[in-house]
Amino acid sequence: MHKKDQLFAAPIAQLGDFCFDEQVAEVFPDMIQRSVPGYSNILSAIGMMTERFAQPGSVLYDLGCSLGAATLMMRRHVPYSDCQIIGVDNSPAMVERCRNHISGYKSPVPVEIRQGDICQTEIVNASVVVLNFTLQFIEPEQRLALLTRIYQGLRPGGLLILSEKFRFDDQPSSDLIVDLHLDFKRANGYSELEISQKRTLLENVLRADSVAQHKQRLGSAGFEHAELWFQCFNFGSLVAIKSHEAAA
Ligand SMILES: C[S@@+](CC[C@H](N)C(=O)[O-])C[C@H]1O[C@@H](n2cnc3c(N)ncnc32)[C@H](O)[C@@H]1O
Ligand SMILES: O=C(O)C(=O)C[C@]1(C(=O)O)C=C[C@@H](O)C=C1
Repeated sequence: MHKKDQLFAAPIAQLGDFCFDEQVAEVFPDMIQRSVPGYSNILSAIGMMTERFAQPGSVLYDLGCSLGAATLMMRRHVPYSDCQIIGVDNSPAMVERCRNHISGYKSPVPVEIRQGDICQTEIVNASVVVLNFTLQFIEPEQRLALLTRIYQGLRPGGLLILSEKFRFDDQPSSDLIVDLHLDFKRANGYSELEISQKRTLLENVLRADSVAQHKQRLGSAGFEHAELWFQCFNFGSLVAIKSHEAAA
């Protein structure tokens, strides 16, 4: 059983910025499951896409790996034991727990969990790269450079899976979709206070883009193909493919 997220259940006097500290790491599996509609479906599909896109002798990256949910899914589904998986996160609390968690599962595929900034991580010889709800926490001015480095580090035929919270430009549609997400949180047992305190905490740190912005940026980064493959309310996931004809 995962520990229940009750971090924002009591009134907090000074609401600063949300961060991935020890307290968050401790309740993270429960928090993300109860906050992100479709999270489990997205993880399952990461496994399915790993099976199709992993190339022999290549590297699979999980950027912003938190506790390694996507890392473990990739490891379970990667069909070649000469592949390597690299997970990266800049939160020491997440990295420590992630390493412990992963060491509990046996597999011939080596996994390395690095503590570091994904904007500084070298991406080389990659066949699959996962950004599962991580790009939204990167400074907007740094996002294109990161995606460009991912494109350049992918082999031809390689895949990026980009899952994000989305923003919508059309106000009435946005109001409805955001409200449906709040209903999802309420149905998962979050109180109005928990919801509003977390929203304030995330205000300056989670800056969501629209689906159109994501597609445009992926194109600017070099990806020849990009499409939304999943959406539930204001959360979803895109695939971006580097063409087989692209230069290695
Ligand atoms: C919402 S969580 C990701 C969830 C995870 N990918 C999963 O599928 O369970 C975002 C993660 O990104 C990490 N992160 C944010 N900015 C980062 C950066 N610049 N470099 C590395 N990790 C970062 C946070 O520490 C956090 O663990
Ligand atoms: O928008 C919200 O309410 C969220 O809680 C989203 C979100 C995310 O998308 O990463 C924010 C922080 C936590 O990592 C879990 C979920």
